[in-house]
Amino acid sequence: MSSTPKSLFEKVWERHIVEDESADRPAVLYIDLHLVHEVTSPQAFSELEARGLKVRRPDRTFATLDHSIPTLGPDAEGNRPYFTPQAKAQVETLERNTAAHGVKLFGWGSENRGVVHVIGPEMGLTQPGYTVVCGDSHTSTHGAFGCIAFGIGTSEVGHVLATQCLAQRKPKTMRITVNGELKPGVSGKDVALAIIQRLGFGGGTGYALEYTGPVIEALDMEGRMTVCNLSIEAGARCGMIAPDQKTVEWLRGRAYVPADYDAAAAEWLKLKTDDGAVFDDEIVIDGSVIEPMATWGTTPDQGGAISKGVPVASNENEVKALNYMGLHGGDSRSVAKVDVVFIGSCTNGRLADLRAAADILRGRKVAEGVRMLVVPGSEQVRIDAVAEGLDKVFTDAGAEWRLPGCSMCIAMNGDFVAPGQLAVSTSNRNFEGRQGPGSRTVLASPATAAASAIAGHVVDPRDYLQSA
Ligand SMILES: CC(C)[C@H](C(=O)O)[C@@H](O)C(=O)O
Ligand code: SF4
Repeated sequence: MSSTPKSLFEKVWERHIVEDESADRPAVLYIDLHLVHEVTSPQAFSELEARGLKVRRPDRTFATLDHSIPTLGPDAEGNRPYFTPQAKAQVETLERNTAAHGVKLFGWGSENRGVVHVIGPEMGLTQPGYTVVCGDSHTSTHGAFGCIAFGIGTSEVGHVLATQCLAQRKPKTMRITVNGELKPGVSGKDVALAIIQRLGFGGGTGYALEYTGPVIEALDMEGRMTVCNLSIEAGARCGMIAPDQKTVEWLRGRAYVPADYDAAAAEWLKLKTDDGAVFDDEIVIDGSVIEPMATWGTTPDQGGAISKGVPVASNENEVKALNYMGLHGGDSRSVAKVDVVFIGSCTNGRLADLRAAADILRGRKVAEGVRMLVVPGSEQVRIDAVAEGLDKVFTDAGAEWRLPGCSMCIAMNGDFVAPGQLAVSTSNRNFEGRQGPGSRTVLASPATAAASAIAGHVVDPRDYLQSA
């Protein structure tokens, strides 16, 4: 008696159904982990209070401060340099709401504060087979651990706070297989940008993605998180990767993992797509031809290999994007001057990312006129980086070393790119004005960002590799 082969997504989905989907009603899903930050939670808590409801599972709800917080420390009187009164109010509101509802907040003073998608995995809150939600689109990051993880809106944050459940229609499934072996100097970020370029902006809409194949298996957990993080930039709700021995070893010993770790791990390792499982769509990519990538436009799919230069626009959208970016089709990527380099975010703000950047910067200087900001994704990343002396590598090179937060990825906290300036950023969004009004963003890997900081223009990092 053989049962129908199932995908990883279907297996995790089915385990969490509280009520089945029908023609006129979405499924009701149980949520294992609800992560909360200061920007998308205030109205949800107000709604809860207006209805006299409690947080259903405070033990499954964890909060942090990341988006609106300054990355510069407090002054002599202990005052934090909030960018706006609203930013300060958001922080204070979350402090109040979490205290009132018995929700754990990794706030100021916590050694675990950081960007929400960095700290979940780091503390082992994120575990294989979980459903993970957060009022934040890059929740897809947690899919790297074999979770169904996706962003929700503020009203849904309220639903989950009140019920620990969420009404959801089952998405279609797409398998993305990345075959072959990556060339030296090519990272998870380059793979992600290559996948998005292939899918196109919105090409993943309505799908849950599963990434698989030898290239994905060979990536470290940080690289896998980077790939899953960018799923949303192709329009997909979530992206996931089957847990393997690397996942198990990465999570071992982390604060919130089950006490009987080996028993849990044995269950996690069973979570994989069965042979013969059917997907609504399949894409196969040759990983061995992927080169260091950089975007040239104003959506994350408008990118390409750095060595290929700026493409000639083939439609109105591309003409508009190149104009905004101040780039010209046919030019080498080295023509445009870089003003700012940002290393950080939930895409590339982990220790492995900082190491990759530091390996290139060690003993070198950031080019004259370039401002470089390095922002660890979490307190733990910051502490580990300092212990390894990475902060010193950055500051010796002339970069600024800051406290953890979303920082220049979203520019709502005082860290931003000035109008008209061009930034090479390790984050995930390059929309017009994303890093500040009039700012222009080139998305790339930490190695590319670091090499570009030294060169003063976008370069292929392979020319800058040095053995540490
Ligand atoms: C502020 C938040 C709602 C937003 C998101 O959902 O992604 C932010 O994290 C972003 O990256 O744009
Ligand atoms: S680092 Fe950027 S992408 Fe990630 S959660 Fe913060 S603002 Fe969003």
